[in-house]
Amino acid sequence: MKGKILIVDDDTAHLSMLKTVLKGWGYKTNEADDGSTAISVAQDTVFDGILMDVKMAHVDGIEALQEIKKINPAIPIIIMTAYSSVETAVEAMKFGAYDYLTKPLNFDDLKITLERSLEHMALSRENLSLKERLASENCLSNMIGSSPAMVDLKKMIQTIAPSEATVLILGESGTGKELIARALHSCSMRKDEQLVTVNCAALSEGLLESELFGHEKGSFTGAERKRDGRFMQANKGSIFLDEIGEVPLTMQAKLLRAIQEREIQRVGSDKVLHVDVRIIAATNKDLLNSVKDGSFREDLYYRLNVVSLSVPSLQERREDIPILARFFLDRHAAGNRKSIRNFTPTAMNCLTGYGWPGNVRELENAIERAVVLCNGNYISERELPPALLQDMEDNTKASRPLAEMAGLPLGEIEKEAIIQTLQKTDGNKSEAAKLLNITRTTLNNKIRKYAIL
Ligand SMILES: Nc1ncnc2c1ncn2[C@@H]1O[C@H](COP(=O)(O)OP(=O)(O)OP(=O)(O)O)[C@@H](O)[C@H]1O
Repeated sequence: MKGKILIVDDDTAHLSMLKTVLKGWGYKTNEADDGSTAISVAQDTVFDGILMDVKMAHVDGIEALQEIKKINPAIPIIIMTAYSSVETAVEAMKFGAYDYLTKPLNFDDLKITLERSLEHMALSRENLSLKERLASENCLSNMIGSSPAMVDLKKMIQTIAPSEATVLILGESGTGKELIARALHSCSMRKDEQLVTVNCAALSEGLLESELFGHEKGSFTGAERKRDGRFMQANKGSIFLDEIGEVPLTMQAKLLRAIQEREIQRVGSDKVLHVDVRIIAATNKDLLNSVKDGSFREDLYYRLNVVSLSVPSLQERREDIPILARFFLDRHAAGNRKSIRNFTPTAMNCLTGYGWPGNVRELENAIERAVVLCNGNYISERELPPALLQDMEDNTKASRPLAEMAGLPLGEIEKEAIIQTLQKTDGNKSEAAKLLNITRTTLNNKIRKYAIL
């Protein structure tokens, strides 16, 4: 099927002739014998194009064209007009007709014009979807990472951002949770409104309530005038509740009401205010554990956890270290007006070999420092924080040379890797598991299997 065309003509013989011709060319058709029928059919059915007579008894073609364009501005409408009334055709073009054909119709012209109009429509659609894709890619453009975990995360952000769902972002400190909250907001329908951020850990219990919900004048010492809270400031936009796991229990009930009912009350006021906000929260805590030990309300946890996004630690996506490093090098070199080209291979080895317990934030800080210290064209290991260099030296010292390992059974190599990693972490299994990119349970199983320790 080439496309679905609505034919509008009050001359029934002409209408049925056009229907036969178009069907013969592979089009699907619907018919209307006056302008008002055409408008109501176009309201209910999606067409790829419309072929419309101008002179009709009730609502004429020009009027119908204007109404249909209001319903679907992109639809190509081809006007059919008598040779004697070309001015009408010009008028139709002014109102957005795609083209006009004079009657009696020349079928070759009709065929070509129809095909061209449909191609035009397909191109506009493609253009629109490209624009939409570009816009959503743009809002993710400062989120660097091409590891499978980051690719999945970005896809998930694109999928859930346009919804109104509450999102809970989970991940270690410095993994980019705030960056993700920003991407969620800027890929959403609310992007033109504000994204208001609240760091729930930074405020005392008393201050947090007034910060979130606002206060009335005189409601507490120091409240000299009435003030809107962050929820009200975020009205129509989004609110990002960072470190949600730190909200004290007494505040959690009020927060639950705000999230569940979108209702808030200023401190010192009985008036219930309604807010329209998208909620994004983040934590580096294991909230389920907090639920179990009674420090976090279960109902609030489930309200927040409508969609959750787990952000991998940098250790879990080591392959992203070189591009992140390059990205931060460019950013900070530009900021410091330096023309540093790259890292020396040893410096890059240091970067990729380090554990980055502080995740992307630690990496960015290390590179910013190196940029400031660097006087040449390349950042060397000397400009990197001493911990990285120490780490590399320890590794080199402790390591059994690769040549010695060649030819050993894989199990032996694995055992050696575990022993060396445990030495490096002073026997700390959680840290060793992280470095080895396995879970603590898997590490324990392997320790038992190889009778290590
Ligand atoms: N994928 C990434 N691409 C580029 N920059 C990143 C990425 N992830 C994190 N960053 C940068 O690292 C720094 C820390 O990120 P962010 O503040 O979002 O982390 P966080 O998880 O919210 O940390 P915390 O839990 O401590 O609040 C920021 O400067 C951020 O721009």
